[in-house]
Amino acid sequence: MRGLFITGTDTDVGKTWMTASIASQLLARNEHKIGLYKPACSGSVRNEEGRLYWPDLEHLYIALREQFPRDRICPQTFEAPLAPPVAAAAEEKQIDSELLRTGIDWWRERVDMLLVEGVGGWYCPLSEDEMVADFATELAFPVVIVARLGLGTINHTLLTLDAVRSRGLTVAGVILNEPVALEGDASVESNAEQIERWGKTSVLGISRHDQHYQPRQTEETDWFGLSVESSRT
Ligand SMILES: Nc1ncnc2c1ncn2[C@@H]1O[C@H](COP(=O)(O)OP(=O)(O)OP(=O)(O)O)[C@@H](O)[C@H]1O
Ligand SMILES: C[C@H](N)[C@@H](CCCCCC(=O)O)NC(=O)O
Ligand SMILES: [Mg+2]
Repeated sequence: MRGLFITGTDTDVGKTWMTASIASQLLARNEHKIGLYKPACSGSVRNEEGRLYWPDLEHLYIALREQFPRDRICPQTFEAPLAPPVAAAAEEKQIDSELLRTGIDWWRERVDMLLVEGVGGWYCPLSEDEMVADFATELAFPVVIVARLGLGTINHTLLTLDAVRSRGLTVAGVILNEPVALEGDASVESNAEQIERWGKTSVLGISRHDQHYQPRQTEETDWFGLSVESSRT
């Protein structure tokens, strides 16, 4: 099974938005079986009937055309909008470290490629004794960094690039996303060039607010080509 790990420069930068978009782009080609995985999800919302749901999980479930059970996409969900071990503690629970990993195993014989969305940013705590960075290092899939378009993103992206590379992982590239509509931010014109220059990486594409992802240099981004079969999984 090949894979990509989708991290972000922060929470709410659009990792789920982009993970769903990448899955849709791949599924539209009809060439490979695609799976999505989020090791833990925190922050539920109550619907009109009073039932809890997790917006990230719904988004990923729909991106996979409702073909896979929600609890395989994310086996561990918690109500509080906090880092997963903190959200779990609020329910007097702990993150199941083994399930973080066996949750990946379920996908192995079922799909050709798995997109794994992190939680929060690269150094977000994921369990009592590991951060997202530790989990991603064990998986050893190339890392896609989702960053906010706009002023401040150069610094946040370069910090994340350094932190990912310090684990010996390959950076597949950066996506600039606009989760909240920007107004009059002149930096958007130069964000990509500056990140490429200083970060020695590719900005694969840009997703403006409420618009489809636009690849930057090529007609399409070859997500399958960027993914690798991890030797460590
Ligand atoms: N390009 C976009 N256009 C419009 N809305 C967007 C865009 N990107 C993200 N959003 C919205 O912004 C919010 C945050 O995005 P998202 O949930 O993807 O962030 P995240 O990085 O996955 O956060 P988390 O750390 O909780 O996983 C969501 O409500 C999402 O629908
Ligand atoms: C509640 C958020 N939406 C997110 C957790 C973000 C934790 C960030 C912790 C931090 O870095 O300070 N949950 C999640 O991705 O499932
Ligand atoms: Mg998300």
